[in-house]
Amino acid sequence: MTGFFPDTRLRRIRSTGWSRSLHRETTLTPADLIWPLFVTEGTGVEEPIASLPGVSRWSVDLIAKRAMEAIALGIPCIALFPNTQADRRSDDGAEALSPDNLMCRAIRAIREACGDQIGILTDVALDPYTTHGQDGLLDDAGYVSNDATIEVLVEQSLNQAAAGADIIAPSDMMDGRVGAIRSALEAEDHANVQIMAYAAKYASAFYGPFRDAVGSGGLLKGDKKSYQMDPANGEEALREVALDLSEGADSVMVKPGLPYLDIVRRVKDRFEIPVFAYQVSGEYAMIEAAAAAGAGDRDALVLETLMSFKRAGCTGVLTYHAAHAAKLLNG
Ligand SMILES: NCC(=O)CCC(=O)O
Ligand SMILES: [Mg+2]
Repeated sequence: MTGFFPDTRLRRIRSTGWSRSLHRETTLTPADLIWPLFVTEGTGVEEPIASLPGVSRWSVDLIAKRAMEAIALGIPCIALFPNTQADRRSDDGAEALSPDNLMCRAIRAIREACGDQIGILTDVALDPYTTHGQDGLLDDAGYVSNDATIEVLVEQSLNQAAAGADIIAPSDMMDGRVGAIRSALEAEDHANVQIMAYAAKYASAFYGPFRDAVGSGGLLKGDKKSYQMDPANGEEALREVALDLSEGADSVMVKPGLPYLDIVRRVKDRFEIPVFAYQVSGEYAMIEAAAAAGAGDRDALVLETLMSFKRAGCTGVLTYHAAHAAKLLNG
């Protein structure tokens, strides 16, 4: 309990910089960040993404350089997303299972350049590989088939683990995929490969620029509401997390980030496990647009937003601002 004014003046501890430092409840460091990176074909290629100002797709050789940059900045983990060439996309997303796909080549190049100095998190879902832009296989009625999709996701996970992925991150929201992937990893000698489950991934309007980045935006027909969660639901997120943990998830993710910090807090309080949030592409674009319009100072907006994730209970944050934020934090 606090006392009463004037004996208690909360402004006393705010009155100087050193005192504010001393009383700060939450810290934000580069070690809290995971940097999502987009991979594309070619050599020496950097392709800026118009809807994500300041973010580019990189060819495999340059992705390894980004990973080295992350290490130098103190960022412990990167997340990879491929922009699969149009002629390698198909209805069944079979390119996801090729040991020489863009994702696997990027994993190997980073491993070769960086050894185990950085964690490589890989996205498991079919949307960067399908001609219809959905995360799984469609049945005859156009419904994303749960159990048939899981079989492919298991193979996709094993393919990434064999290439050297450290954290498998299923983003598809099929029921039961975490358990199936965990069993397969155990059986195939990948006992130390982690699973970060996109446990509470919402059917959000904030994913637009990401779909441009992986080239699925123009392909997607309809929406993803039959597998991603309804933004109105919180209790259901707790059930999703409970299931993924029971199936062997090492950590869970809430996505998007800022509009769902209440979910982060509820998950953290209920389960006391590592919780990550994904500050998604539309959130990034919103901050950039606000700063460009003069509505706020870019650096301050970035750091305040990321601190709020930590305060809400996040273990770490996936953010396209990771490198910039780390530079600011490193002074
Ligand atoms: N599976 C990864 C994503 O869907 C990312 C979404 C975004 O950044 O908008
Ligand atoms: Mg689930």
